[in-house]
Amino acid sequence: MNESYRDKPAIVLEGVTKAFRRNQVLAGETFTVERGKTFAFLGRNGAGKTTTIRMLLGLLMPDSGKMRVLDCDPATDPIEVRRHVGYLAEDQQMYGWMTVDEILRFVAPFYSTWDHDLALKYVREFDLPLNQKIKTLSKGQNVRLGLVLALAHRPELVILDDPALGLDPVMRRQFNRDLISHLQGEGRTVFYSSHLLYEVEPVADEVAILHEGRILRQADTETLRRDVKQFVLPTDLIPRVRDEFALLDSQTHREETVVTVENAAAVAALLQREGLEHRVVELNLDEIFEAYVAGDPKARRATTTEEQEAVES
Ligand SMILES: Nc1ncnc2c1ncn2[C@@H]1O[C@H](COP(=O)(O)OP(=O)(O)OP(=O)(O)O)[C@@H](O)[C@H]1O
Repeated sequence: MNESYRDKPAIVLEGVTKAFRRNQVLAGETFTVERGKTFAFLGRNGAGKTTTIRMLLGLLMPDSGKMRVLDCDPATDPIEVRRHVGYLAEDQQMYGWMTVDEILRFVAPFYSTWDHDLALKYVREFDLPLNQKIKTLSKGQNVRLGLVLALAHRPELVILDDPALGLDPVMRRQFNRDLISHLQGEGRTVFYSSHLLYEVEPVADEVAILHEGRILRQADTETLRRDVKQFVLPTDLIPRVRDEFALLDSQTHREETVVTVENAAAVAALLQREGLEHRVVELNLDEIFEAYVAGDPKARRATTTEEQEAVES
């Protein structure tokens, strides 16, 4: 791997498509992960997160589009990519009959950069019993062991595929704390896939939302909070201002309509300028995620038409 990759983003995807028979899973997926950032990759179940990760690791070929991982093409250079990437799969299966110590020694020779002292340090910090068989570990211990295996070769990039799936809320928070203390500040890039925004929020520098094969939005969490808000307006005002909304959702409840927009500052300025009656509702990150992925755009358009008809009649 050429050293020049250090000046480049850790991951670049441009217009990636992938279909399984007639199921078009990715339809022009485009995003960039800058080096040293923790990037939350969000999507509902079945959105195509694991499919994307398998392509990043060179385990699956895209139908079209461009991919660079640490400035390598994973489709043509998968071994080089995997050498520099730590990967924790969702529901990782490991050899249950091995002890923790045995699996560390088994995995070590695959990586020239394996740091056994670092592995043992993580084992101590994560409270893992070295001489216990993997099949007797709890789910939480299993995930933490997976993290040790993903980190002990000091990878440039760590890819986590829904790692906290199946853990209880306390264990999930513990896992995130472990992640923060061991990865952030070391300048590593973390690609953290999840379907729970609140779970990744404390660790994420940036969030990307995958829906219907495309990235709907990539932004830092502060920007998302600032841009995406709800406004409650008298329904009969909607036709006057509708064209100014970057609309994510709209719900009419008789005289009142609740709109969720992604240009909150502009909408607030407009409503104030025109002196129009309204209320602003701040959204938490889960509500913001839901606004992007829960509503069907066609349904949203239909709702708007219904509003129009209601207003015009
Ligand atoms: N090898 C495959 N053959 C056929 N279809 C597949 C294959 N792999 C994935 N799919 C389909 O692609 C879609 C996306 O699956 P994927 O596992 O990437 O989603 P995901 O976002 O990771 O979901 P989850 O959060 O549930 O893990 C699903 O409809 C799935 O059935």
